[in-house]
Amino acid sequence: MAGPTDPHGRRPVVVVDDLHVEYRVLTTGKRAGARDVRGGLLHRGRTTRTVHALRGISFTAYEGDSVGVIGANGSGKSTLMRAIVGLTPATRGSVQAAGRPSLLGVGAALVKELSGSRNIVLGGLALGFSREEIEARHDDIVAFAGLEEFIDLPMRTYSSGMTARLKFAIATARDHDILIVDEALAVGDKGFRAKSEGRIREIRDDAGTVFLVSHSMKSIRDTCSRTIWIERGSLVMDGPTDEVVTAYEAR
Ligand SMILES: Nc1ncnc2c1ncn2[C@@H]1O[C@H](COP(=O)(O)OP(=O)(O)OP(=O)(O)O)[C@@H](O)[C@H]1O
Repeated sequence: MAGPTDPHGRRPVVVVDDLHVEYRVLTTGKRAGARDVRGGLLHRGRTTRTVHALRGISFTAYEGDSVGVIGANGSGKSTLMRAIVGLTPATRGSVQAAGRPSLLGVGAALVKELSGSRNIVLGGLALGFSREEIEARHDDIVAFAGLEEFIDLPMRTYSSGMTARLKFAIATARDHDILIVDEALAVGDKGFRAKSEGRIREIRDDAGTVFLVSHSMKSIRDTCSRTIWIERGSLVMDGPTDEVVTAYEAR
């Protein structure tokens, strides 16, 4: 990680330097088959292709930053977030983070057949809480999710918005140094969206650093002080949210 602070006294928490990510994908189908035959490969109908998802991204995020991440479908936003968390390896370049970035989500730990309450315990354990810590936070999580009447029902009876609210409430019950929220706000209704944006601001004000990936320019404007715009794996713009979103909307 770079020195303790930059010349303005801000502490860098995520440094992304010339980051490249390539995926190797197995393609199938007629066209792939034809290429294979010409190429003389044994696996007829299958060939590999390389998708260059990130092409040399560089930026530094500081303590207390809330960074919006915008760009068209497939531009590389989720890949960048997964690389920051360490789930996707860099093909070239590097990502350094002070602290452990968390990708918002406890989805994998939850079980649909169990009640909301039981899932709070499972999600809490997955986040590293002890049973006592979960017990102490249980009622706040239920209240934040607005699921008081439904918390003893199996999660499979919840609407997608109710499930998303519960996941968000569980995941943000823990303090995060670096929190990455990838489109989680898109599923909730208007009231919940405002509430969750408020919680993101609280985390940021607590000197945490938040990345918010969203196609909602309203969420980005309401939540983020700074925004980076990615297109086809390259950084188009990085600056104050208002400037970047205005340019993005005029593209
Ligand atoms: N696991 C994967 N294997 C192969 N290719 C992938 C994989 N994940 C993403 N890609 C490709 O990498 C590129 C960037 O995808 P990514 O999901 O990062 O975009 P995104 O900006 O998050 O898109 P969206 O706004 O639609 O969520 C796309 O071309 C996509 O097809």
